[in-house]
Amino acid sequence: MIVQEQTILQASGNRIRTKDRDIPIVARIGEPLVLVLDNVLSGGECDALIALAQGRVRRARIGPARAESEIRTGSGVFLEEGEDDVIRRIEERLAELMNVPLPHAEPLQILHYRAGECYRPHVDYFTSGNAVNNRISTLVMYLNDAEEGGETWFPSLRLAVAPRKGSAVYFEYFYQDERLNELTLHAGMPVAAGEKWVATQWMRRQRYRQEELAPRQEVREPD
Ligand SMILES: O=C(O)CCC(=O)C(=O)O
Ligand SMILES: [Fe+2]
Repeated sequence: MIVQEQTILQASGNRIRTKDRDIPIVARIGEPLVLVLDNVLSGGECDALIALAQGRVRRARIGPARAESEIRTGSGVFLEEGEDDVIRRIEERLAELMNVPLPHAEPLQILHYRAGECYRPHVDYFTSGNAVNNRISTLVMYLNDAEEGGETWFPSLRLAVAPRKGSAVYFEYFYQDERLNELTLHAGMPVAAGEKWVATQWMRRQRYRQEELAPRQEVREPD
């Protein structure tokens, strides 16, 4: 008998209802669980996130040396946790949607890709042996309609998700079977025309946010 592994997000119907939003499931892969979701953010929320990040995004730097990397050629910024009312409301919705307590959430990351920029194939979890409190799930939200290109591409699953404002792709990699986790390999394809903005929410296995505001370690890029 083939037994499916437990998933973090239990989505049985065609939509997920959070306290403040009705989120249709547009497409699904069962194992590893991958969901394409509509209507995760309103148009106004997408615009607000871009406005918050604009002027703060920095060229991607990856790894301990913080070298400019060819792995990701776009720019990014981590927003402050609960930075304003819009962020706080979005963060609460995402924790409910992803079925993980809010204190396990990393700060929201905003990425900006210009034409020609991309994010090469990678997994979002840390693969170094001593990865404590690793990442367990990801939600990539599209903040604008990229004119051409810029799909999120899962080569092992042969799945491409086109960026559409307000929609998102969810995936998780908390499986016993390491091969299932590895299948979540993904890339941001080069933007062919126009630009692309995304917000990424990563969840951790355990609490990540401090209870009170204390200096925190810088968030690391995946290995
Ligand atoms: O830009 C994309 O489509 C993917 C982004 C991504 O992989 C990430 O933020 O980890
Ligand atoms: Fe990623």
